[in-house]
Amino acid sequence: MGVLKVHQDRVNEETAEEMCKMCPFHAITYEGKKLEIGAGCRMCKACVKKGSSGVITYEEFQRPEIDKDAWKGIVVYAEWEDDRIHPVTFELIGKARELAEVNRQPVSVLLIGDKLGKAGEELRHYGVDCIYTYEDQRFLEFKASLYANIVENFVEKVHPSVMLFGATIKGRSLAPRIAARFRTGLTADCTSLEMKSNTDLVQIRPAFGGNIMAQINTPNSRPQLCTVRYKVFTAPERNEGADGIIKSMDIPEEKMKSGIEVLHRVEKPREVDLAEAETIIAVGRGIRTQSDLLMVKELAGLLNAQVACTRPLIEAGWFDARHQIGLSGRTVKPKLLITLGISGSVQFVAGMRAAECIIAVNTDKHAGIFDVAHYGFAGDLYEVLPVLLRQLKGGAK
Ligand SMILES: Cc1cc2nc3c(=O)[nH]c(=O)nc-3n(C[C@H](O)[C@H](O)[C@H](O)COP(=O)(O)OP(=O)(O)OC[C@H]3O[C@@H](n4cnc5c(N)ncnc54)[C@H](O)[C@@H]3O)c2cc1C
Repeated sequence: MGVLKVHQDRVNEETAEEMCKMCPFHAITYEGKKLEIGAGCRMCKACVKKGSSGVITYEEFQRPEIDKDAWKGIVVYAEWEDDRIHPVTFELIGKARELAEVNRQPVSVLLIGDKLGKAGEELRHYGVDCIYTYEDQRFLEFKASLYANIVENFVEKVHPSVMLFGATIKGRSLAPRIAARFRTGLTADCTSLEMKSNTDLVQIRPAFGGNIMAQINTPNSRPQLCTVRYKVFTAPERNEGADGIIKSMDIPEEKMKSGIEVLHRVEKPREVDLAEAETIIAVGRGIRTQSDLLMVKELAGLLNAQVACTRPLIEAGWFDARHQIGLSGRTVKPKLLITLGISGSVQFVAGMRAAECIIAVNTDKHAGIFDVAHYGFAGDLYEVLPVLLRQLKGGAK
């Protein structure tokens, strides 16, 4: 990586005009006797290669070689709130253990909060080597800047090679702050992770609307950071034995500064998270009118299911965004998922393919959804649904 540098002392009317004309993206402008490169620049370097010599040069960033041996272990950031460890924490521990085997690295957990005794004890049952705790009454409320100070302190002391965060509201708020403080990379919303023998983490996530799986590396900086969606990895079984060591960390007072003060807290009614639902009925554009959703909701009531949808139904204003499954929505892993009138686009399937049992209803027998479904009805949902409702209600067939 590098930067384009404009040498203004070599710019005159003639070279400026030449440079402006040459840029295929029209990113170079000349105003007030100053040649500038704007946001449209795509770093094609045509100006360096073909322009007047020495007016614009490309300079590589000089990064000192990182000593990878000085950064060890995989650390999972554990979310702890309202007496509950967020379940994504366990999924990340499971994956971290698998990754750690490649280079025999230790797996640890970082826990920040107030009254951590119960959480620390519980985490000892999941095969981690160490649980680092930062415990203080002032951590009761999540304040991003304060928590970032503490994670920063942890990284300075422990030098982890990898840190995994859940792609939750808190994880998404914390991880970029840490990346910025250590000038290291962060890959958001990973769906897969692999470990190389040189401790480089391969961070894999869909890109370009799900059409490719990007493999992202952070070879020149540490720690390597990523966020991972809930329900992507499998949580390990809880061990009977508890072997992780709990290590209470000193909290430097200068790290306790925060520009955020919580004045009061208003509880939001807790909604059932789609990611945690055991049964989901997902609807797509095969549903003709919004009022037809009543039928779907009735079915959901009978099956004790949550109703979800594809993106076009969010765009139509029929649901709020929390109901969307897919690449730009939620990832779900229910025991049963019934899809009604959904074609099975790559973006939708990316969020649901791990469901244990998928039943699809679609009039088009060639629809892509049948490639991932375990059971399929090539038929009209308006014929299938009434029959299903009657049967579930114990009525005539
Ligand atoms: C960057 C990007 C991100 C995206 N993210 C997401 C995402 O997270 N989630 C998402 O869902 N989409 C996402 N999309 C949109 C995605 O590409 C598809 O457009 C969308 O998933 C299609 O939704 P659908 O299956 O409801 O509609 P369609 O593709 O129009 O399919 C409707 C299906 O209903 C069937 N049908 C019609 N009538 C009946 C009937 N009476 N009975 C039974 N079947 C019937 C049809 O045969 C058809 O297969 C994204 C797109 C982009 C570009």
